[in-house]
Amino acid sequence: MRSYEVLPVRTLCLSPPVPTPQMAAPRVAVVGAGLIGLSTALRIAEVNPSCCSITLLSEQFSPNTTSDVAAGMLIPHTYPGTPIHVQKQWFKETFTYLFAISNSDEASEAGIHLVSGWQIFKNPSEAEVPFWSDIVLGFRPMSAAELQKFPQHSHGQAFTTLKCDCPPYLLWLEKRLKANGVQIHTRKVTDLWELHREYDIVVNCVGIGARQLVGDQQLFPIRGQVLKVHAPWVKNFIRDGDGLTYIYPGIDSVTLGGTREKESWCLSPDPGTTKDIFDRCCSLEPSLQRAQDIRVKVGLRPSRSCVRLQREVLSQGGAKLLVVHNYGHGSGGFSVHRGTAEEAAHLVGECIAVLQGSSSKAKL
Ligand SMILES: Cc1cc2nc3c(=O)[nH]c(=O)nc-3n(C[C@H](O)[C@H](O)[C@H](O)COP(=O)(O)OP(=O)(O)OC[C@H]3O[C@@H](n4cnc5c(N)ncnc54)[C@H](O)[C@@H]3O)c2cc1C
Ligand SMILES: O=C([O-])CC(=O)C(=O)O
Repeated sequence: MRSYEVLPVRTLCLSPPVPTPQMAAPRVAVVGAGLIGLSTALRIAEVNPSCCSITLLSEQFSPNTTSDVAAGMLIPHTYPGTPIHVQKQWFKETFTYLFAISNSDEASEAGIHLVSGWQIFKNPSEAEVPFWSDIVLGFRPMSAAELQKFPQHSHGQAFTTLKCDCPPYLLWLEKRLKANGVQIHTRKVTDLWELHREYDIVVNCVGIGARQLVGDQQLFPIRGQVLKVHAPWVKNFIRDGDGLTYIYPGIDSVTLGGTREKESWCLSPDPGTTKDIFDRCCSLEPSLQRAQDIRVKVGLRPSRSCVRLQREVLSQGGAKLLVVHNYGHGSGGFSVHRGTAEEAAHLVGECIAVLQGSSSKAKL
């Protein structure tokens, strides 16, 4: 019989663990090659250089993940089960990291760019100043002249944020992993325990796959359908504050959204929904009537009241497997991924320290 021991999440910063001479470098498997698995594996490799070997295992890779479907905008969603100061820290770390990439010669390959625009509201009570207003650039109430563009809306917020063009960013992360010596293999994991002979630490980043892989009933899909269109004249983002309708210009295409269907597992595009999204977006930006090359994408947001960022020990017949979970980013994975990768990498550092402790005890 397997037992599970959940350890409290700690945000304590550890310096990189140094392997003792007696101990072989711990073998770390990161499962999942969406945004969260790739960014977590990269952060582990950066924080723990040469003190562990890292392998990324995944059933699917870009362009076949939920992360490929996303709009990739850095506008946080709120996780009700996580303190706001923690969410703010995750967003700040992510914004700072991507802002530096956007200012480097890697920006176009990584698909990261600044974009300015408006979040608009019909009801003034919805237009509260959000917790992330001092992290994005130049946040301010919209002027009356700007609001003339949106006759159905009475209030709005103007700001500049970052956008990831998702497939290029995922490929860029994959390239960085290979450059850092991370092994990458295609593999579906049916039970984390199956990895216990090959790996010492497993990092679970399987997104909505965690419902099946670890039986997490708190995790549920929120289906999202979006259109990717060619409309290079659209330069500003527009987001209806209700979160349903948005227009997000990227480097090669504009993402038009969207839908939020709780507990729907359907990955097929719905033609009626495509028309509805297109009409809603055209009512905010009439020039989209001339958009071309419309492609429809569907993804399942891995939703939970809070991201599961936690250590766990699996044990069976005296053998143990250390696990770090990092999944459940819902609608906001792009906005917080670097911050949660940072925290997961610290948890992996703690696991390495535990292994070193038990290895030196075994010597005594
Ligand atoms: C329409 C839409 C728009 C979005 N827009 C934004 C946005 O603008 N901004 C934002 O911040 N967020 C946005 N999101 C949310 C964001 O996409 C998610 O939070 C994020 O992509 C989750 O990443 P993930 O790596 O956890 O999951 P995924 O991308 O689903 O990756 C999971 C990985 O795990 C692998 N896997 C699963 N099960 C197993 C298994 N048993 N064994 C091996 N491998 C397995 C999969 O093959 C995959 O590689 C949007 C989402 C959708 C659907
Ligand atoms: O809400 C947005 O602006 C985009 C997004 O994150 C999603 O559709 O999940």
